[in-house]
Amino acid sequence: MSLLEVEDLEVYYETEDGPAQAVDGVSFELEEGENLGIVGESGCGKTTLAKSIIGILPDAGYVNGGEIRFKDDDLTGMTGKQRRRLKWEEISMVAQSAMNSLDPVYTIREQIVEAIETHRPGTGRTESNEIVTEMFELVGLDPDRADDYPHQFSGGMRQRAMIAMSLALEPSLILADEPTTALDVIMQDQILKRIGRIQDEVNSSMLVITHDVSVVAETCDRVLVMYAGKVAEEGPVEEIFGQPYHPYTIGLKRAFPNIRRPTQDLLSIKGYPPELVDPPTGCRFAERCPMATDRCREEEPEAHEMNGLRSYCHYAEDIDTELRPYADNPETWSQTAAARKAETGDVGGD
Ligand SMILES: Nc1ncnc2c1ncn2[C@@H]1O[C@H](COP(=O)(O)OP(=O)(O)OP(=O)(O)O)[C@@H](O)[C@H]1O
Repeated sequence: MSLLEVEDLEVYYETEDGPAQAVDGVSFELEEGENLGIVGESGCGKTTLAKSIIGILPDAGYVNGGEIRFKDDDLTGMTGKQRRRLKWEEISMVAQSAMNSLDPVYTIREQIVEAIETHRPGTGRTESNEIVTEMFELVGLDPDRADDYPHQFSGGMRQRAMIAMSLALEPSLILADEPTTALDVIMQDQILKRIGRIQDEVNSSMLVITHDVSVVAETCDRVLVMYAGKVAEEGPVEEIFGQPYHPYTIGLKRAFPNIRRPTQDLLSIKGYPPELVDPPTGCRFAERCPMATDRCREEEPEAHEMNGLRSYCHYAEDIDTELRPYADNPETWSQTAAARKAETGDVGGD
C-alpha cells in the first residue's frame, strides 16, 4: 500500500464561462519516505492538486471525480472535521502564501504550541516547548527568538518558522508548494537541505510543487510533469531530466539552465497553455508541440510505459529511434503553430 494514491482525479473551478478543468484525470502514487516533484508552467494545476489533497480548495473549486487515498482512507469522502484533524497531524503544507498565515498577534512559540496541543491533547507544556526548540534548531533559527512576534522576523525567517510549525507534528506527508521561491539562492539551498534532513529524521514523504526543475532535481526521487491539468510524463528524476520522452518535458528541460552544459542556449516554449474551460480535444500540448500531427489534435494520448517512465504522447515510443535529434534542436521549437502565432500574430491553423 502506498502512502498516497491519487486516481483519476478531476478538480474543477466554477467560473462565469463554465467549469475550468484545472486537474483532469491525474493519477499517481507516493511511497513512504519518497519525494515526488510536480513541475509545469504557471496555471497547469499544481497548486490545485495540492489543495485538493490537503482539503483547502477555495469555494469555487470542487472534486468532480476520482479518489485521493491516504493510508488507504479516501480523503474525498471525509467530512471537513476529519480533514482538519489530518491536516497538521498527518499532512502538512509548506507554502509560499502560508508565510502570511502566521497570526501577527501571537508569538511564534504560542502558535506552534497551540498547534501541538490542539492536535496532541496529552502533550504537556514542557514537552511542547522542547519540540519548539528542536524544530527551531532544525530549521536553523535561534530558539531564543521563538518568543518574537512574526513582524520581528525577516521574510526568510518567517518562512523557516512556517516550516518549523509545519513539521512540529512530524507529518507523514509534507506538501511543499514553491517552498523557496521568494528566497535568495543561498537561503533556498539551505532550506532545501534542511527539509531533506528533517525528512530523514521523521521519515516523511514530500510532494514538491515548483516551476523550477533544479529544485526538483535536488530534492526529489521522482517527477510528475503536468501540462494544462493533465499528466504529461512521470518517472524517476534521472530519467525525466536525462532522457525524457514527452516533447513538453524536452522543451521544459531546455528552458532551465543546465549545470553540466552552462553554455547551452535557453529555450522558451512559445505560446501559452490552452484555456481550461474549453480545452482542445486531443493532446493539450499539440499547438505548441513541434512534432504534432493531426492525430495529436484529434485523439487524446494514452500512457506509454518504458524505462520506468510513463509518458502521455502518441509518439513517445518513436522519440528515441527517430525524433530525439529533432526535438532536441532549439530551431525546431520556433516552427510550432504557437511560435508562428507569437512571431507573426497570425492566428491561422497549422
Ligand atoms: N479560485 C479559482 N477560481 C477559478 N479558477 C481558478 C481558481 N484558482 C485557480 N484557478 C485556475 O485553475 C488553473 C490551475 O491553477 P493552479 O493555481 O492550480 O496552477 P499552478 O500550476 O499551481 O500555477 P502557479 O504555478 O502559477 O501557482 C488555472 O487555470 C487557474 O486560472
